[in-house]
Amino acid sequence: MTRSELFAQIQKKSSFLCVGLDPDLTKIPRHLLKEEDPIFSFCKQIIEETADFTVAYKPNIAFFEALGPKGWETLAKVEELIPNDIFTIADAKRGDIGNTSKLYAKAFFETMDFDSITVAPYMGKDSVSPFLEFENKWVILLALTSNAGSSDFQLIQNESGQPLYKSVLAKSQEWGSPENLMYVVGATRGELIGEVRKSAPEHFFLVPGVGAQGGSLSEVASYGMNSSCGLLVNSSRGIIYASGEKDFAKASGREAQKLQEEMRILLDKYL
Ligand SMILES: O=c1ccn([C@@H]2O[C@H](COP(=O)(O)O)[C@@H](O)[C@H]2O)c(=O)[nH]1
Repeated sequence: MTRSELFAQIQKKSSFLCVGLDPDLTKIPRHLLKEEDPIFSFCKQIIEETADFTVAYKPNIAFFEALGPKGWETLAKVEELIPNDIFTIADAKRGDIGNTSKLYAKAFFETMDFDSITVAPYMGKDSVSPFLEFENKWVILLALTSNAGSSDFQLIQNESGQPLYKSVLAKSQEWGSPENLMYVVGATRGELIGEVRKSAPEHFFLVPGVGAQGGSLSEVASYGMNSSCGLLVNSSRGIIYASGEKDFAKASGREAQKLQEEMRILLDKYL
């Protein structure tokens, strides 16, 4: 999916929501455990009830690969089920020496058909570039993450006082463009989201951390929105575990709709 196609979907649905698919066998409703593939049934029903309100789905690969070979089959089935006009993100946080990254990219962009993959920047250009060589596919580079430990490295300043996350933003813009490179920026980082926006004015940000991690959607929009929206705001647990009962899918749809309605107001305000 291209950047202009993504923006067109955002405008059509008045939404910049990304629904995170983090399906955990210990958390999904009990009645699903009787099914042949409980995780698939869970994701399928969540997708059916949330698709009208979201422009992206982000399966977190850990929740599938923890189940072994069957988990990979389930992931492929879930990816195929997602409507073509909805952006797909493999949240895999990959990155290795060049020939290995090339095969990670092949796995997620060719063997499976994800639009994008999250990548760690730590190993530098030759670890990221292989992902950028695929047409109409995206790298979503970890920049300023939502977790407490993000301060351990990402905020360390160099001799000029520039924090590491800003060095990542500056250097990586030499490798990719706003047409194939996005950044992960945590919703929990408050006004630092504005600092990231100053360093990357055109790029889309994938913003996890609203809902269960307590980030504020209105704060994210006020610091992060640009003239093409430039935001995909993710909520995983807040949507998919809105109810642990038989009504779980309907409840997830209601939570997604609530966020979409807030997003409509924010798009009207800032675009
Ligand atoms: O900085 C980051 C990067 C990735 N994540 C992932 O996003 C979701 C958030 O889930 P919630 O349940 O909405 O908190 C999850 O898959 C994380 O691995 C992140 O939280 N922060």
